[in-house]
Amino acid sequence: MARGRISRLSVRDIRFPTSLGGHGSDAMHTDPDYSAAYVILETDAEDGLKGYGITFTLGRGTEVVVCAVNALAHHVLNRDLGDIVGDFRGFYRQLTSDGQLRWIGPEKGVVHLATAAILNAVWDLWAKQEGKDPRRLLSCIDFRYITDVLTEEEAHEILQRGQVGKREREEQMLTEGYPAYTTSCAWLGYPDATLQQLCSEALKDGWTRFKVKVGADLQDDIRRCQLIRNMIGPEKTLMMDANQRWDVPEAVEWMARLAEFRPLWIEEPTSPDDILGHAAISKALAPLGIGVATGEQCHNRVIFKQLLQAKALQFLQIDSCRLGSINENLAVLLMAKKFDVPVCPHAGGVGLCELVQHLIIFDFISVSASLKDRMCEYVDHLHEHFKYPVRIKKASYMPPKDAGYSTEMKEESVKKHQYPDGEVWKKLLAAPGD
Ligand SMILES: C[C@H](O)[C@@H](O)CC(=O)C(=O)O
Ligand SMILES: [Mg+2]
Repeated sequence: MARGRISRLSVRDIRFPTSLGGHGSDAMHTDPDYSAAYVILETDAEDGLKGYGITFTLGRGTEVVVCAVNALAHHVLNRDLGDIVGDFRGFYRQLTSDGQLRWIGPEKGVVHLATAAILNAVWDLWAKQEGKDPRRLLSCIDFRYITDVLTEEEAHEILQRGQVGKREREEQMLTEGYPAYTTSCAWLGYPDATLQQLCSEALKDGWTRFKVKVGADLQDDIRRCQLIRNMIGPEKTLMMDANQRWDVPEAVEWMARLAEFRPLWIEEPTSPDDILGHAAISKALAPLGIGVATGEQCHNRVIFKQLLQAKALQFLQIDSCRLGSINENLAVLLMAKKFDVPVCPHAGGVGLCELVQHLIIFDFISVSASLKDRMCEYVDHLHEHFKYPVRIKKASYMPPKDAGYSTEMKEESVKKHQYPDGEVWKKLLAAPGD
């Protein structure tokens, strides 16, 4: 039974200066400072539990998301947690359909990121109080705009079928974990020597799947892909990520040149809004054995629906902070199952690995029941700032055992990285040249 009235919502602007080391860089985001709008919910319940939620940003603009969270706060404050989760679908719709705020969305952009941060905090709080209960999950999904491909009844049938063999899959996760791939060796801003060093360390640590950033300069890409393929050998899996850099014909031509390095997928080859463009690229690259992956900048379940309908992607990348939290991600997992498209979540950012591990392990246990062509992204940055960091063993995510959504940061880290008056930023902003 969920307890307490939401008595306080606070939101902080937390930034980590990752751009100083080129961490997280790609062909479009050359200097990201991994950041988050960090929401904390408190209740008047005696248990003293708090809910922590984040949404991921790249530095500048986090203050805009913080504003949007504050603009949504009146929907949450003074609400009873029991009432919220008792009609979670209604609450989701209340947030996403605010009669004034939806004009600056709807269900996309800053206002949707803010929704994700708030709802992630609600899920964290609820899970800490009650543990996870898949039976109630369907009632959290807003099926509006997707019933033409997935009705509530069909979703129910999928979850029912997911009950078969569930215990064995739980056991499998507890012993083996969920397979992961690493992006941390080959950010675009890393010099070749760094790429080589990180790649050889990753190989020693047992990684078998690697992603490399591409898209800014073809000759550069050929050199870096050659380098990484030579290091990992012919058998290991390589993925490429262009972060929306190309036009459609350019994507096809560029990938034809990189095909010799046998990438499993090209990720975000073009604008994330270009559904038919993704379909055209998928069709053109299929004979080369290259799939298209996308999702980290997909606004909402409607875009995912159309990508699936148009056969525009072969690997679907959910994101724990861009969609409207677990509520909307559940809808997407269920649609992916219906279309038989493997889900390989996006996790390149601060805290994304912590959150998305819950979703993908749930997907395996209760929805997809398969590991075929599936893996979850891992980046080796900033986990030390979280109270319940991910655990990776033999290149796999080991299931989190603490209650909640693993969203809570260490208070010390929050204080130091709060923008602009945390210790780290005070020093950086005072440095000459700033
Ligand atoms: C700016 C981010 O680091 C982005 O490059 C992450 C990404 O595309 C991924 O992890 O995939
Ligand atoms: Mg990506």
